[in-house]
Amino acid sequence: MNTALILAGGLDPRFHMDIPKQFVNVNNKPVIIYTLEIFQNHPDIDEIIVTCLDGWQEMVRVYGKQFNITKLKEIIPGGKDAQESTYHGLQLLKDRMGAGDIVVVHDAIRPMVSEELITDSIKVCRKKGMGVAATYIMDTIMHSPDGKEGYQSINRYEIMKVQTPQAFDFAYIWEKHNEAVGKNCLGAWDNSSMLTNLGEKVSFSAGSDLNLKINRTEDVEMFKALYRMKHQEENERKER
Ligand SMILES: C[C@](O)(CO)[C@H](O)COP(=O)(O)O
Repeated sequence: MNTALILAGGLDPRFHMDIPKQFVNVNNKPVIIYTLEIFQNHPDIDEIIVTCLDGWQEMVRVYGKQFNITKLKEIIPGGKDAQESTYHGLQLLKDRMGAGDIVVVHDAIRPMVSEELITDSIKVCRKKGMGVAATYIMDTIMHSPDGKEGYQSINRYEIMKVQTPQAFDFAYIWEKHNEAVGKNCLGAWDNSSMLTNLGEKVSFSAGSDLNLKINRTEDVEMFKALYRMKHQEENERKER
């Protein structure tokens, strides 16, 4: 069984619109639905669980129905951060999933994720127990605690940009979440960070710069442009 766990529990202070970023409408469809459609259409995904911001569950349910997200099985409350939201999802799944089952964690605000990235994270997970999407960095990276002055350039050839999807063997990630709770190692902003906080190594799968994360208001415009480009290419391919 492969379950997609979509994290939609966050309220981001960097996003200056009156609607949380995961629920913003683009062409009469909320961002989260674009993301859910990709998992709905993926042949290796059996079901979808959403961890959701308080007060928005009904909206996800209604739009899920309208856009025929038939794999959407549960909408549950999110937590304070990605670690806690994931834990809520794993608690729901613990009685029916175990070793060999895969949970694919993904941010609701990454609506440009491709079928290929999901496939690769599952493939690497089957081999190594986890497949965490990551990609290389092309820019210069500097250490700067205040964002005003930089004082150390970091070797970008030793750094990876981590994204979602992040696929994990269920038994492994359930054990690690419980270990983190036992050690009071809480508050990680994603599962890969929780694992490295516990001293674990993270296995990477394919990532992409097109796998946009909507954080700032201008990222919505970027999403519109990328989405238009993707569909234009698909239509051109169909016409050939
Ligand atoms: C999980 C993640 O997408 C990896 O890059 C990222 O940490 C999510 O960050 P956000 O600030 O919760 O959007």
